Amino acid sequence: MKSVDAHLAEILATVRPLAPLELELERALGATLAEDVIAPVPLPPFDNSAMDGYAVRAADLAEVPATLPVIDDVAAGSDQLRAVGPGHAVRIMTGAPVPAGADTVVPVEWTDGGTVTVTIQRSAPEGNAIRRAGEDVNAGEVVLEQGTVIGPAQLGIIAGVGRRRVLARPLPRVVVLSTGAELAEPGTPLQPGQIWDSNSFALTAAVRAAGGEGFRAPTVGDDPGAFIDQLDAQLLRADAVITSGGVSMGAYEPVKEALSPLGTVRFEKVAMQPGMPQGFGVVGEDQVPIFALPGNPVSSFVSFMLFVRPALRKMRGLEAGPPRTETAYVVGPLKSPAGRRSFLRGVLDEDGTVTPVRGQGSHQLAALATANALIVVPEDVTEVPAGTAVEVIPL
Ligand SMILES: Nc1nc2c(c(=O)[nH]1)N[C@H]1C(S)=C(S)[C@@H](COP(=O)(O)OP(=O)(O)OC[C@H]3O[C@@H](n4cnc5c(N)ncnc54)[C@H](O)[C@@H]3O)O[C@H]1N2
Ligand code: MOO
Repeated sequence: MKSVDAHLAEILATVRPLAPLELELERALGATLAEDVIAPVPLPPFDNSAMDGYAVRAADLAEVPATLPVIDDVAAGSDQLRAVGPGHAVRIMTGAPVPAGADTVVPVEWTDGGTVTVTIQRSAPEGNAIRRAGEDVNAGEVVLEQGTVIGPAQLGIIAGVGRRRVLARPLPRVVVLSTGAELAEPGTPLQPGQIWDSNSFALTAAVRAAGGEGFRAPTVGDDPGAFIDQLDAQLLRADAVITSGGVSMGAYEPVKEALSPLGTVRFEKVAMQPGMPQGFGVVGEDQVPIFALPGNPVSSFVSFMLFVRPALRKMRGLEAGPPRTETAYVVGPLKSPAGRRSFLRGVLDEDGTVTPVRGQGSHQLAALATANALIVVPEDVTEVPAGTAVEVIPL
């Protein structure tokens, strides 16, 4: 059987980072910067007031209370500014440019709020409540380096330096396609022999959680022709495809039957539990990577975490490798099949212990939904006594 590590290595050697595009800001959340973003001007661009109040000369407040004539009113956005001469005050709002001559701002709370004259009760040191040009960023400074994932704050500063578009690797578009004649759409009644399709929802959500754009394609039955037709239709919008089901040894395995003859997708047994039957390769003119995951719900989910998530990181232009693990002490003994790496579902606690959930079958989705970690048991270990230190993958 192929090892987990060899399978991941093959996948990572096949998938490529997506080409960078000029993305509109509205489409850039979650994308990976492919350029350094530079501030063309200082930020703030000009000295401005940090408070609503009065711009004055500090020297005029040597003795307080002081009453000064208010010679102008400056709102944020004002551009016609009168200079503040000795003994003068200008009413000023937060964000408005500080007029020439003024060297301090007195908050309105320290005054009588007058508009013709103002009486100021407290003196203010030079520079009070003034935000200097360039205090955040200097002109020419790099505000974000390439390789940064664009989150809300990063998007904010890209807009804040005046950019409308940015060169970035987009979110991989991943189509998720469930197969199985037994699948019913959630929200519709179950007929005899049917189950509700859960994998396509879980996997589409997993794509989104991993920084991709997930699209759930209409489910197909057990007919390889119908599967290929649906796949062809979906390839137009896919940087990668995930299928679930139809890859093992049965009589009706549409994914395997349809893709094997292409010669570009390999179906193998990987030495793991769950998730042993795996298909991976490329399809279509554009050689779109396809992950043919096993249908059991826990198996497809675990396969996603081990193989698809790292592949999506690589497509996003990020460092990619096996899932990060941490050490925990297992509560209760574990069993694992010889020669296969087990990924048991567990609850990782803050006290550094991990408790296996009840229900370790690869169909036991409800049990998976209570877990927050996968407990890794190496291939050569079949029994783990309670209290042993184990590696876990936080979910
Ligand atoms: N003779 C053998 N039988 C099986 C083997 C084997 O080696 N020899 N491997 C077993 C293992 S391990 C797995 S995992 C499964 C993988 O089977 P398939 O990928 O072909 O998946 P299906 O047969 O279509 O479905 C398996 C199971 O999962 C349920 N399922 C499928 N799709 C969904 C979905 N979208 N939502 C919810 N549940 C789904 C399906 O009803 C089946 O119960 O094969 C074993 N058999
Ligand atoms: O390997 Mo299968 O994934 O046990 O259920």
